[in-house]
Amino acid sequence: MRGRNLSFNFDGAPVLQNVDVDLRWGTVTAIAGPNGAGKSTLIEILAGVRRAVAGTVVRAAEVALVVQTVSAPDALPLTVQEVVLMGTWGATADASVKIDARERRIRVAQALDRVQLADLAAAPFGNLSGGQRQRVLLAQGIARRARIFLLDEPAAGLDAQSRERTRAILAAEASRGAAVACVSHDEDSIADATSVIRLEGGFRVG
Ligand SMILES: Nc1ncnc2c1ncn2[C@@H]1O[C@H](COP(=O)(O)OP(=O)(O)OP(=O)(O)O)[C@@H](O)[C@H]1O
Repeated sequence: MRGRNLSFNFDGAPVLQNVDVDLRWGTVTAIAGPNGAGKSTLIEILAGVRRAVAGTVVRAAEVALVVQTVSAPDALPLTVQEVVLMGTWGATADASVKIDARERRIRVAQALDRVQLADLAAAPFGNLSGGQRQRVLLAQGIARRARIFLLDEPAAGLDAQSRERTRAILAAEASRGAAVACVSHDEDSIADATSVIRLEGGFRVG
């Protein structure tokens, strides 16, 4: 996918300025930079949940956005597999492809396998750790056959093992041909990525 000349303001203050982005199939791109550099804003614009004040975004495939914090409303108890199943609602980008209940079940099981959560399929989503919730959202995208994965990795809160697991899953999706971009705060993830987008003060500096 591609973004050109992306700019964004909060309350008139520039947050992104003329940022160009290319996410290639089969690669993982780390989005790096100090706090407040505009990383989350860029991910949200690429995902389409925010609209840039200037510039263009071209998405050639279904996008999965994996956000930082996932709240689990107590009043709506859902199991892990139900949350992943939600990923198949409204699928796919190609309306001519009809997905029946059996196909949905297959996709959910396959997605849970790919994120290593098959053993927690029947567990309440609200009982999961932050890292496990992040993987459930990834599984939603996998079940929907998303080809673009955009992650806003939390700066704090996930332990090294959890980050490593997510990194391995993202690398596997990229090796299947997906385009992956991940806001990364730790040097290991950045070093591991195929390419790096560096932001500072809303400008792309690398
Ligand atoms: N809802 C908002 N209203 C006003 N300003 C905002 C809002 N959200 C973010 N900002 C500002 O926009 C700038 C970029 O924020 P953004 O969250 O994109 O940065 P970031 O690089 O992801 O930071 P972090 O590493 O701390 O998550 C910051 O200066 C931030 O204060």
